Amino acid sequence: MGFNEILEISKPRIVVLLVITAVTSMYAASKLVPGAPDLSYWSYLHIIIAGALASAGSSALNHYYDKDIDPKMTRTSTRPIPSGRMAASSVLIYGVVVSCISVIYGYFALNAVSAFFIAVGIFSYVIIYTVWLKRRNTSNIVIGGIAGSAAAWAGWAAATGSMDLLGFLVGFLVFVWTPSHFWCLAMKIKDEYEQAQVPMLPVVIGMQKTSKFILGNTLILIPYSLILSIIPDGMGIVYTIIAIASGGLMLVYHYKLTKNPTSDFAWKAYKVTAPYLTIIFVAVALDAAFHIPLF
Ligand code: HEM
Ligand SMILES: CC(C)=CCC/C(C)=C/CC/C(C)=C/COP(=O)(O)OP(=O)(O)O
Repeated sequence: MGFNEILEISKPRIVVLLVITAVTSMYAASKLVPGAPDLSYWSYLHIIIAGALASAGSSALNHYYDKDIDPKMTRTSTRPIPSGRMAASSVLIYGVVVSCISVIYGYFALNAVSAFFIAVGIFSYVIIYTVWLKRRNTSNIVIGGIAGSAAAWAGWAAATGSMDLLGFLVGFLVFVWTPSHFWCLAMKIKDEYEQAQVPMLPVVIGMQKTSKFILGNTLILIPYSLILSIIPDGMGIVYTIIAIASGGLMLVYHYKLTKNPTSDFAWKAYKVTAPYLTIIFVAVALDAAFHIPLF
């Protein structure tokens, strides 16, 4: 067991994007919410530490719980537990300790509301998604997607000590984005989920219908992202232009996927989803910095 294994069970690429959603939400809240205090660099360091630990800890617990099905899928069979590079008990202890530290750290370094959303993220990813829904229900990633919103909500609350409509809607972007993100990947590795008997959407309804669900979800995501522009005291021109442009690009890929519902094209449709979410949350922060009201 070395640093590489610890990094691997922490799912670093997911940590990075989750922390981006938390930091950009925190910054936006500090600029857009009346009365929100100006934040020190320490505040941003605290949300980065708390968010990274929470994401890493919950991802490790996901590795631990999935130690029986990961060996059955090519993509996950070389992971630290299936490959014998880490003992399952070590991963469990790391996951529990780091997850607990993240919530305690968030409580004392940030505030109780932010720590609450960090705990919501861990609970919804580990218990609601990984333990309860993933192997049982095709809506697993839809309901489990709430985990992803928790990081942005934790960031918003870290700046304001509370939650408001705009903050909730910003974080909810991740929930609405998740099906478009994951169902593309699930199309790419459908056979592996079938082999592991995990009822992901394409295993249950096939590739063509799943591609239509992805397009449908993205057609919900784009108008939803623009709700943030039309609510009172919402996002301004900078965010709106970026949201339309980035949403339009992702829509092209997801429309093309319905015409070519193959594993190969599904990979391309999947690879645009993380950049989209990155761009949309950077747009939230840019809009807060250079706010030009839409109305
Ligand atoms: C229930 C919700 C989600 C599911 C089921 C899911 C599933 C996955 C899976 C299976 C992968 C491939 C990982 C690998 O093979 O290494 C992946 C990649 C990724 N996920 Fe998600 N994900 C979810 C939510 C999120 C959230 C909330 C974020 C961040 C806000 C996120 C960010 C990423 C990133 C950055 C990658 C790597 C993308 C790339 O390589 O281009 N995911 N996701
Ligand atoms: C605030 C906070 C801690 C939020 C946590 C949010 C979080 C870590 C979401 C990640 C969701 C995700 C990548 C699920 C994939 O699990 P999987 O089991 O489907 O993926 P796998 O098959 O690659 O293991």
